[in-house]
Amino acid sequence: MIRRQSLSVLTSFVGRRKPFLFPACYRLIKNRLFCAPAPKPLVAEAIDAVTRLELRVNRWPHTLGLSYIWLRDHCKCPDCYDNFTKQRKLDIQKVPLNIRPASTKTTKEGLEIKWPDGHKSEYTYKYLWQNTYEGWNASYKNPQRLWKAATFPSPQLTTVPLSDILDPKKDGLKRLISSIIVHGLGFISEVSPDVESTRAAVETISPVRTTFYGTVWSFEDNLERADTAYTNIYLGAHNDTTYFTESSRLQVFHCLKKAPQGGETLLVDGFSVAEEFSARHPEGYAFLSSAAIPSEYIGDGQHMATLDTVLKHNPATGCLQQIRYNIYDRAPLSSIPLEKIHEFYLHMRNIGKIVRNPAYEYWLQLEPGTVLIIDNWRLMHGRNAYSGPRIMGGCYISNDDFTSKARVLGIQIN
Ligand SMILES: C[N+](C)(C)CCCC[C@H](N)C(=O)O
Ligand SMILES: O=C(O)CCC(=O)C(=O)O
Ligand SMILES: [Fe+2]
Repeated sequence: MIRRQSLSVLTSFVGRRKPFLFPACYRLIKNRLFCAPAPKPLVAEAIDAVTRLELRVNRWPHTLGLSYIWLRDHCKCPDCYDNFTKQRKLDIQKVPLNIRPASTKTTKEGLEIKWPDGHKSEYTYKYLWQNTYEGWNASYKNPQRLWKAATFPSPQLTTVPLSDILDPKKDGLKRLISSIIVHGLGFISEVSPDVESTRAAVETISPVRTTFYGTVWSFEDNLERADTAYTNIYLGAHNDTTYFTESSRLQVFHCLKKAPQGGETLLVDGFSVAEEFSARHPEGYAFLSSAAIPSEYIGDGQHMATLDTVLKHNPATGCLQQIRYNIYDRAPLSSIPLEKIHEFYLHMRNIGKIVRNPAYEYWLQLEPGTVLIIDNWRLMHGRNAYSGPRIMGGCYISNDDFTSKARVLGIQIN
């Protein structure tokens, strides 16, 4: 009873968010072409609007409303913030909820506030714009370019030679990470086809994620693990490690030995699939965004299991953040009540039809020497059946390690 209630509450919550923010994100991508602001002399004005401060800066597209308690909380003086550890020191219990400034001033550098107890705070305009909900959302540009088979990005956009990553004068790593963010994948060329060279190339991004598969793994048709990856059969497009509470963010493949026949790699842009699914089956999109389904891995002394939705969204922006589509690793369906079972199968079949539509399937043969890195939260992968010996190497990287590296390099990531 409780379960059923919570499911319907979630479904209606998602239903209210229609059209699932895809259209909004697209407008933002397009807007990028039109909003290169010409630098003007800075003019700023702050108006005390009783419940908040209205800050107008002529370079901004609109006035920014600032809450007084937010401003007090974000004071960056050494008493309130440790600039070395980048951690907060101010105890918000000591700030009255209805605090208001004694005086405010706009200068060339930024906003200055004097509080009733004599405390002074200063903020740059850029900081205020970038760190408030209204400012951040107004300037957020979704960097992703979704693709289908016909628009798969060219190797010039996605391939970076290892020598460009290792040479500090070239911005190889930045290009590689940008490609993974924009297209969902990137290639590193000039890597020797062995496990240790693969590790060294990938570790230019971050340490690899250790799982029960090991750190850097290689697999072939020998059932060394209880998983069909370790056979030579066809594997349809899927996301990996849906049975982990946090699926691995990046998945690396390096073909160490090519099969004499077959074994081609399949890639599908899961966000393109989700876009079409949302347009054709909005109720299915809402269902798979709210109904959690269980996944598992049993074998090799493990019983990994977790429960989560197929489509996951950024909790603040509502934009699609992750697709978890793996029909092989679904556990017994104990999380869906009887009256929703039919709907579940209907929606899974409908999204599955788009996943299998050849218009979305890009097939390629991986070659020894070129490492493929995919964003496993966005792209699905699969492989063709093969015969003869074949060895595939690779590893996983966690979301935190990948996104941290992107931020350190100054690359915008959600
Ligand atoms: C990549 N490696 C061969 C180590 C493991 C493959 C795991 C495949 C599993 N069914 C999943 O989707 O997670
Ligand atoms: O054999 C392949 O190319 C990929 C198999 C697979 O899906 C995996 O290892 O995750
Ligand atoms: Fe896989």
